[in-house]
Amino acid sequence: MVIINDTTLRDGEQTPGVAFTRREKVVLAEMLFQAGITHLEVGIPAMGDEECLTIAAIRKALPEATLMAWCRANKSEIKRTAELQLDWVDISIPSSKQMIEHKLKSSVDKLLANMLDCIRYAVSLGLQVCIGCEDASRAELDFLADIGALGSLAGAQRLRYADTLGLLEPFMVYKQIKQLSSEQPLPIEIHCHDDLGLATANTLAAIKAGASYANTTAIGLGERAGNAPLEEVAIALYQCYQQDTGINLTALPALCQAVSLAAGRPVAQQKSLVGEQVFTHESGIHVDGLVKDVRNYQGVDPQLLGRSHRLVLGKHSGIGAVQAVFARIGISLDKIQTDKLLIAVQAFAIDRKRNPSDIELLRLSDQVLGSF
Ligand SMILES: CC(=O)SCCNC(=O)CCNC(=O)[C@H](O)C(C)(C)COP(=O)(O)OP(=O)(O)OC[C@H]1O[C@@H](n2cnc3c(N)ncnc32)[C@H](O)[C@@H]1OP(=O)(O)O
Ligand SMILES: O=C(O)CCC(=O)C(=O)O
Repeated sequence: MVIINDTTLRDGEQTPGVAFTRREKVVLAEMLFQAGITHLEVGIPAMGDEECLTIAAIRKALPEATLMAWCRANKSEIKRTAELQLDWVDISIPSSKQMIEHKLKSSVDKLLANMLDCIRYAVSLGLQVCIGCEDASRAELDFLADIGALGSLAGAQRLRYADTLGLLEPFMVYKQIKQLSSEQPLPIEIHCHDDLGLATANTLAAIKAGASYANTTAIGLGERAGNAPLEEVAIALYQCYQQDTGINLTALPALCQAVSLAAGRPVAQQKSLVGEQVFTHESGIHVDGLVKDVRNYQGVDPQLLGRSHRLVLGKHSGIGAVQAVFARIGISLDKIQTDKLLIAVQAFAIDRKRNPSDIELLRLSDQVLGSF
């Protein structure tokens, strides 16, 4: 079973302009945990005292959760993580030539020596270690395998493969993760960014290839285009691969709403699974099909998320939709009445560029058919 290690509270908060308060982070951590997401990356001790107090508050609120902090390959940051009584530290090391030479301005030998030193130190403090291979998608695979093999000997227990810049597509991810799984001993955690809109697909491909942990963020918050959205990965794993992640899927809409509010990032109406409109149907042929048998036009069952289908009337409505929607608000229509109201609701939608509400439908029926 794949374990979701959600990073809404770390990479999610790296969304430009997003700054959760301590209280928001604790409440969101509690909501994530209650939804069954028990592995959480909660912050970056290097950010300072306020971040550490927040991490400590999360630890106190969730003694049962498996909590991770993100650290550079830096002993004082690792020490702080241990003092905060977290379970895991992600020791991040740039793994591409580009970043080793032009960001860290280090040599491979120095990088590896420091990494091993930091891993041993973290283990000596009682931490479990995930090696965060930043920019893994631009690294040599042999080098990543060396990192995994050496890191494992030093006591690391997981290797994070980060597509830091969101460069990959699913077939390449599958190939890379399959090969990396066979060439080094550590379980792999996949961390995908959505720059090409492929983060969920890439996460699934990695899991298919053998990754046993996946990073997500609610509503896909995170650097630039964000990370793989928690709700998409959880539902896709359930629906496409029949994998139970232990997540209570019906808790996801409220969780996403809470994250959206705290982040100040509204969820787009058409955001898959949790957008307000994604189970709303206007087109005549779809509504007719749904009314006859919901399976005609249902890909994802909205009940999975505790949601339901909604039928509305507009420019694209047909006779069946008009009859079904008016029946729902207690008005049964004959053929002539239906034809008249169809013209009226189409004109309303074109004029106002929206669907009429139930009250407006009642008014329209009064205007077109006269009061009952
Ligand atoms: C891909 C990712 O998402 S990685 C996570 C990124 N997240 C963040 O940056 C958010 C939090 N960051 C911060 O609060 C700050 O950047 C801090 C506290 C971590 C560091 O702040 P500062 O000390 O002011 O350093 P600054 O941010 O300017 O530069 C980063 C330094 O870390 C170094 N660094 C970067 N990655 C690593 C690493 N994995 N291991 C060790 N050092 C690293 C850089 O080379 C640079 O060092 P230099 O100044 O000697 O060249
Ligand atoms: O270093 C890591 O653990 C991965 C960091 C990250 O968020 C990324 O590379 O996108």
